[in-house]
Amino acid sequence: MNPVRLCDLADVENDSEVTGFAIDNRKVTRGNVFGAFKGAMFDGEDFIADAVRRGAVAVVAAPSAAVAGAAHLADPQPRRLFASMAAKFFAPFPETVVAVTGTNGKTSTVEMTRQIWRMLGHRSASIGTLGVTTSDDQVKTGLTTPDIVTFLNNMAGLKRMGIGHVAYEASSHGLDQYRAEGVRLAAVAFTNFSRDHLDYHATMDEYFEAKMRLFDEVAEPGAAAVVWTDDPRSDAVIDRARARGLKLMTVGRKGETIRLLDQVPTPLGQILQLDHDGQQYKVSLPLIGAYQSSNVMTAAALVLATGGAWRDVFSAMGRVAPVRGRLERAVISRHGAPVYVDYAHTPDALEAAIAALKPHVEGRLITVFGAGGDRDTGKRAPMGEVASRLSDVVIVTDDNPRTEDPAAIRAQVMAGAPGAIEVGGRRQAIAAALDMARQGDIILLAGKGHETVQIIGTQTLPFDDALVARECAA
Ligand SMILES: CC(=O)N[C@H]1[C@@H](OP(=O)(O)OP(=O)(O)OC[C@H]2O[C@@H](n3ccc(=O)[nH]c3=O)[C@H](O)[C@@H]2O)O[C@H](CO)[C@@H](O)[C@@H]1O[C@H](C)C(=O)N[C@@H](C)C(=O)N[C@H](CCC(=O)O)C(=O)O
Ligand SMILES: Nc1ncnc2c1ncn2[C@@H]1O[C@H](COP(=O)(O)OP(=O)(O)OP(=O)(O)O)[C@@H](O)[C@H]1O
Ligand SMILES: N[C@H](CCC[C@H](N)C(=O)O)C(=O)O
Ligand SMILES: [Mg+2]
Repeated sequence: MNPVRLCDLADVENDSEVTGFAIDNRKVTRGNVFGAFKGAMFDGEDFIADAVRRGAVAVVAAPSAAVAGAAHLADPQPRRLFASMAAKFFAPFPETVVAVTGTNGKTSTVEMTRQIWRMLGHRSASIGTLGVTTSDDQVKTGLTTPDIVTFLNNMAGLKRMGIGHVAYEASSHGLDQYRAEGVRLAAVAFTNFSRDHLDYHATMDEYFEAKMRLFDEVAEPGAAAVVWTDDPRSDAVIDRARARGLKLMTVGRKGETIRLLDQVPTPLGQILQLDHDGQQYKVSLPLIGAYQSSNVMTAAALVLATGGAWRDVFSAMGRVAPVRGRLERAVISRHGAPVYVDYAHTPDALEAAIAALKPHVEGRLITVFGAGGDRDTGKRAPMGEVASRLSDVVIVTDDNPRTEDPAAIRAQVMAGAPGAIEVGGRRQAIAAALDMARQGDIILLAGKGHETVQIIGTQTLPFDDALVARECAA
C-alpha cells in the first residue's frame, strides 16, 4: 500500500508520511498526527511538546497554540479538522452507516437496527453504550461514543471484517466533541429529548443543539432522517431535517412512514397495530415496555431507509431479541415476584420503565434506584419524584457514586421522593426489595442496566444488578 502523506489529508504542502492519529500524547508514535484539544480536565496543548518529541509529524490545534518541530495545522475548531483528516486516513468504512441520537433509546434502537439488518441477510454491527456488537461478538469500549480515533478505527475494522451495515449511537457529548463523525451516513434518527447531562450542557437548549449537529452538520443532504413524532421537540427536528435537505421519514402516532395505531400489552410482550402505505399490519413484539415499540419502529424505518423491503422488515420486527439491561427479567423471587433490570437513569426513562411494567403489576411495584455521582445533580430530585409518584414502594440506593458522598446523593434523590426508604449499598437495597416482595409484586432495579461495575470513589468494583438479584433470590 502507498504511504499516506500529510498533503493527502489536509490542504498543506507537506509530504511527510503519516502513520496514524492520536489525541493522547502518551499514545503518539513516529509519524502520527497529534490532536491537541482543550478538554474538561486537561488542555491538550500542554502535551504538544511531548507529542512532537515522540515523533508527531503534525499537530492539529487552535491557531493560538504553540507548535515547534512539527507542522501546525491550525483551525478554530481543531476537533472538527482532526476528525475529517482522520476519516481520510482510516477510510474505507462500511457502505451503509446510520446514526441515532436522542436522550433515551439510542442503544436499544441501534441494537434493533443491527438485528433487523441481520435478519435481512446483511452482515451488520452496532456501536454504542454496549460496545461494538456483531452477531458473533461484543467488545466493550467504555463510552457510548468512544474517542474519534477509536471510533474511526473500529469502523475501518468492521469494514475489513466484511461488515457492510453499521448503526451507531451519537451521544450529545460525542457530537459536541466531534468524536462520532467522518463516516458517510445513509440515515440519521431522533428518538426523543428530555432532561439529562445538564452538568455538561449549560441549558436544555444547548443540550438539544448538541444533538442537532447530527442533523445540521454530520448528515449530508440527501441522507434519510427518521424522526419519532411524539416528542415535544419532534417538530423542531423535522424542521431541521427539511432545512438540511434530508429525506424525512416519520414514525410514531403521527408518523407518515410507519404510524402506530394501537398498542396492547400482553404477558410476554405487546401487540402493535401499524399503518404503512395505507395498509394495516399487526406485529407481535416479543418485548415488554411501550418504549420498545418506539425504538423498534425507529429501527425499522432506518432499515427501510437503507433499502430494506417492508415485507421483510415487518416480519423481522416480530423477531427482535431483548437488549441487555433494558427491561431484562433477571430472576423471579422466592415469593414469585419477577425482578426487572433497566438502564433508566433519567426522570423520563424512569417514567417509561415504570409505565412499561405497570400493566403487569397485580400487587405492588417496588422500584430500587439511585443517581450517578459526578453527573447532572438536577435530575436527582425529579427522578425521586417520578419513582414515588408512580411506584408503590421506593427504595433509594447507590448508583456509581464516583467521587461524591453516596449519602449526599441519596439525600438529593430522597428530597424528591416522599415516603421512600433509603438503603445505602446497592446489594443491601436489592436484598431488601427481594425480601419484601410477595406474589403479584414486581421489582424494578433501575439505572445500571447492562453495567457490570459499581464505581465508588476511584475504585471500580464488580457489580451486576441481574447477578446480584439472582444471588439475593437464591
Ligand atoms: C466530559 C467528557 O465527555 N469527556 C470526554 C472527553 O474528554 P476531554 O476532551 O474533555 O478530555 P480531557 O481529559 O480534559 O483532556 C483534554 C485532551 O488532552 C489529552 N490528554 C490528556 C491527558 C494527558 O496526559 N495527555 C493528553 O494528551 C486528552 O486525550 C484530550 O484530548 O473525551 C475523552 C476521549 O475522547 C473521553 O474519554 C472523555 O470522557 C469522560 C471519561 C467521560 O466520562 N465521558 C462521559 C460523560 C461521556 O462522554 N458520556 C457519553 C454518554 C452519554 C450518554 O450516552 O448518555 C458518551 O458518549 O459516552
Ligand atoms: N424510546 C424511549 N422512550 C423513553 N424511554 C426510553 C426509550 N427507550 C429506552 N428508554 C429508557 O431509557 C433507558 C436507556 O435506554 P437505552 O440504553 O436504549 O438509551 P440510550 O439513549 O442509549 O441511553 P444512554 O444515553 O445512557 O446511552 C431504558 O432502560 C429505558 O428505561
Ligand atoms: N451515559 C450515562 C450513563 C449513566 C448510568 C448511570 N448508571 C450512572 O452511572 O450515572 C452517563 O454516563 O451519564
Ligand atoms: Mg446508550
